[in-house]
Amino acid sequence: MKILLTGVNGQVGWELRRTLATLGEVIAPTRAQLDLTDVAALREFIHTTRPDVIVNPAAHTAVDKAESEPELAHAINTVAPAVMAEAAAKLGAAMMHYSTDYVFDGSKTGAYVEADITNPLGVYGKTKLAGEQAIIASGIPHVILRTSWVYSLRGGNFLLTMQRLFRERDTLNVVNDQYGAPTWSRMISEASAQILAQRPFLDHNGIYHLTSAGNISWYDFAQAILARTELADGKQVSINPIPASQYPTPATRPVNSVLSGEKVQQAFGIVMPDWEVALESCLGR
Ligand SMILES: NC(=O)C1=CN([C@@H]2O[C@H](COP(=O)(O)OP(=O)(O)OC[C@H]3O[C@@H](n4cnc5c(N)ncnc54)[C@H](OP(=O)(O)O)[C@@H]3O)[C@@H](O)[C@H]2O)C=CC1
Ligand SMILES: Cc1cn([C@H]2C[C@H](O)[C@@H](COP(=O)(O)OP(=O)(O)O[C@H]3O[C@@H](C)C(=O)[C@@H](O)[C@H]3O)O2)c(=O)[nH]c1=O
Repeated sequence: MKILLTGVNGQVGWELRRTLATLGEVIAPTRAQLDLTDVAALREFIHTTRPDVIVNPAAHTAVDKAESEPELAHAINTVAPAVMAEAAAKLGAAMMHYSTDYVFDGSKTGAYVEADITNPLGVYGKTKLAGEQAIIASGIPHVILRTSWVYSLRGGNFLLTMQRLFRERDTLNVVNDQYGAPTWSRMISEASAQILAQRPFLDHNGIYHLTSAGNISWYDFAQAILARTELADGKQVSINPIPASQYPTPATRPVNSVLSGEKVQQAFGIVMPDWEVALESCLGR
């Protein structure tokens, strides 16, 4: 299998480069080698490399920044996957794509299933949803994995932001009324490889939710990180729970973005670990 992998320097792409290597040849251009906003270059790259599967974790993931640069978010999150799907259709190739819990508005009580109505609150979620829709509309064989609250020991994410703030400050305020499931990028990449290895995985065309099991608030996540972070000279940090209304941000986040993992378990036999078990593994404990 020949795989074209995007976003190789991102949290998920970095892990995918290793896990997908067991499945065949992986071609993984960096942004410097292939800028996804250059539609002509993207088409040409796909046409020349002729992959069997395009795996696309690349995205504009800066949720607040997206509010002030909607055209760029649209180009990366909507147009690029649409162009990939169109080019894949010409080659008879398939696509594995990644999306987000932020396609939902958070008003549901309980975990979201794949068939639930979407209603993104911000530019990031809207452009990601449009990316999903473009892939589905293209008619190519596809698996779209919606995940949430991704962290790892590289890149930009809540875990590393908290660890930096623990070193810089004595007190932090963290939102305690938005719930979701923190998910380690390595778990996403391993599940992705497991899905791709199941031939023909495209018998199960569609959208799947893929997150850690369990759910917590950002405040709970911050406390869990603090409990597992060693600070110099026994430094003490205290975290105050606050409502989101006291932490104004350009983009509104959903209050509930917990995703049910039942469908991905039924289709592919994937059971994701509890968020706390995964956090322990990520931090090497
Ligand atoms: N992060 C999260 O909390 C969540 C992420 N997701 C989804 O999961 C997927 C993976 O996310 P994650 O790994 O965290 O994302 P990252 O932000 O860590 O990585 C995104 C990657 O996309 C690349 N990229 C961005 N713009 C371009 C461009 N114009 N041309 C080429 N490459 C580009 C970046 O390149 P460079 O390294 O050069 O910047 C980076 O490698 C995304 O689809 C995201 O929407 C879903 C839920 C939660
Ligand atoms: C840094 C910080 C954030 N927060 C709040 C703001 C927000 O409500 C919440 C999370 O903030 P962040 O900006 O780190 O995370 P955010 O950018 O919202 O993360 C999202 O990224 C995209 C890509 C996704 O797809 C989502 O699943 C989700 O992971 O924590 C605090 O309350 N205190 C703080 O000190």
